[in-house]
Amino acid sequence: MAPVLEARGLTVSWEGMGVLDDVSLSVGAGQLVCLVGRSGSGKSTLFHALAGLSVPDAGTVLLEGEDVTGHPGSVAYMLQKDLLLPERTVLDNTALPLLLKGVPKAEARTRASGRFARFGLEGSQGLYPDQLSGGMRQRAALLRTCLMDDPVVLMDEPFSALDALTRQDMRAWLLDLVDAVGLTVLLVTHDVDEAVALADRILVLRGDPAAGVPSSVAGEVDVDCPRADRAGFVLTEAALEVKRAVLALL
Ligand SMILES: Nc1ncnc2c1ncn2[C@@H]1O[C@H](COP(=O)(O)OP(=O)(O)OP(=O)(O)O)[C@@H](O)[C@H]1O
Repeated sequence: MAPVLEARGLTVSWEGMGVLDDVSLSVGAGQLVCLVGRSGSGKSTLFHALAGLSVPDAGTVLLEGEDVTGHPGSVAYMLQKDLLLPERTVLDNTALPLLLKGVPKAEARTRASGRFARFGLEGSQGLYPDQLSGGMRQRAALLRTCLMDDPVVLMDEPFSALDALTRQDMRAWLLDLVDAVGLTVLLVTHDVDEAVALADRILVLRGDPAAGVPSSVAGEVDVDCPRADRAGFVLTEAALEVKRAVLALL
């Protein structure tokens, strides 16, 4: 089966500094792939290129086989910060992408509201973002992203601002959602434990652009554990082996 998202030979530089060199990757339908790399290795730069927000020096981005290199708008992109608009209700924040697509307001609200329960947001429609917990804000931001109905969602460190317990809950919730909705996700984290807990496959980006070494994919590690068994998986010997393999590539 053709991958949903594919990058071939992406090379990106900022103001003459090589950040990515010949990066290729693919994400299959319904997969949750984690990208790990040290701080400054170019993870966000790669996401920008995948989302079409920058034009690479070389290489192509394919979405369901179609060349979308440098074309924003076809890949859903959820940033570290939730970017909810403080003066709008949670319902209107989540309905925003539908409004931007030209869906009438009442219909956009109904469609967004219909997904509130699935995203653990039931009852919060009329609240404002600053009345929500950190986890709820991230779920609202993800609901807004998912309402775009794009074939793949890029998530850049989505849980990094949350406390440890909320982060754990959010991971379990995300795994449920990916299973239930058949979401295809590429998620950046610099937390190897998070990648082991979430991913079907882990890609390791390695390099030090600031020191003159552009990053490339050092390797990938398959995580062979059904999502339903993930809660206990992180404590097993198999999970430790995955973690060791990833750390060896970093
Ligand atoms: N818009 C930009 N203009 C110039 N340089 C940039 C720009 N964005 C990123 N860089 C540089 O590119 C390199 C990679 O940065 P990037 O943010 O992609 O790394 P990262 O792996 O996402 O880091 P972190 O984990 O700390 O968020 C860094 O040296 C950074 O300073």
